[in-house]
Amino acid sequence: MVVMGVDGGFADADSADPGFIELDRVEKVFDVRKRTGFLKRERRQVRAVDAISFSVARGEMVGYIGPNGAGKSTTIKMLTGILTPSGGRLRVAGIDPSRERTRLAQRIGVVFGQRTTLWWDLPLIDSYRLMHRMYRIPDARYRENLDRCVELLELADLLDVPVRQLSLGQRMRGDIAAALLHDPEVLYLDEPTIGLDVISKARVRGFLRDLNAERGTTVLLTTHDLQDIEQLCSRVMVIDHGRLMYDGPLAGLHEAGGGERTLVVDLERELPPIEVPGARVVRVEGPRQWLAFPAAESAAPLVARIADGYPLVDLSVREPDIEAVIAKMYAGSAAGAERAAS
Ligand SMILES: Nc1ncnc2c1ncn2[C@@H]1O[C@H](COP(=O)(O)OP(=O)(O)OP(=O)(O)O)[C@@H](O)[C@H]1O
Repeated sequence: MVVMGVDGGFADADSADPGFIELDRVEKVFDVRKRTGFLKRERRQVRAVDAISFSVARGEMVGYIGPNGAGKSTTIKMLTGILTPSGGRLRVAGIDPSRERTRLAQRIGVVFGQRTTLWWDLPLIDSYRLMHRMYRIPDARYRENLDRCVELLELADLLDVPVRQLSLGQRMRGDIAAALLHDPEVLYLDEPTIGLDVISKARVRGFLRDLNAERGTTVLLTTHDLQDIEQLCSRVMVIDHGRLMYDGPLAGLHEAGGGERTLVVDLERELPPIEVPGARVVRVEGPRQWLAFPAAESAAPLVARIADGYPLVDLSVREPDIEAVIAKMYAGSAAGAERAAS
């Protein structure tokens, strides 16, 4: 398995509860039948999740990212017990999700950004009342959680509005509250900010950050919006073609993706491109020059060399654009998969 991981794919070894979510070589293979002609069907297997192992400690907030069709939703569905793995071992809070789905449901919350768990034609508060009964939430706990969510997610004016009349951002806040009424220890979020405007995104992110900090809720976040990850998660896992490509801090992605950083140098005057070992000039504009150097290397020796030989006025270091790094990583893995297939 290609894991460009930083810490071997396992979370915080010092934590008291390192394996709150634990996957050991988990696989999911789908049998797909495709019509290939009149009365002719071809059977094919899709390996949506391919021997994935990782461990999430209680209270961690982890991003789970990858391109379309990478296997993210399939993983989440196995973690909730909706799908049964084809192989490997999976536990959430010590529970095998597909065997004890109902027991696990009491301990997890799920938000799918593209679908709602709320009753479309009913006022928002009625969905919550139904969940109160369905999850058999003790009255005092329900009231406390509802009050807290209504306050922090600013739902007070929306409780009597039918769900179908809510805007996307309002509905998303309503869905997040619904997932939290029974006090879950784990929250799976699948695209929680999709389609939201900047203000709604900030509100949802702020709420999730506080929830994690104050209640210690473990959060697994799937998103295509890298700002969600940058603002919320100290750890990120990248999946592609069902395989775990990276597991570690967000900052480490730069190195794993083979990225480069940029040194922006202001000289006293316009000069020919700087010649210095370990970096190359990629752009020149008047007295300003941009030099690319490997992301994994320190900028200090490079700066010293430039300061030695050139009339330096100012400089700054720019991190690689995380989206570009990830795009490069996906492209690399797609090329690898094509080579393996040929
Ligand atoms: N029920 C199913 N039957 C057959 N194939 C499936 C099924 N569910 C998913 N797949 C296939 O498994 C692979 C992984 O899909 P999955 O939905 O997990 O990806 P994803 O990373 O969540 O993608 P997206 O970002 O587009 O939601 C895809 O090739 C998909 O077509």
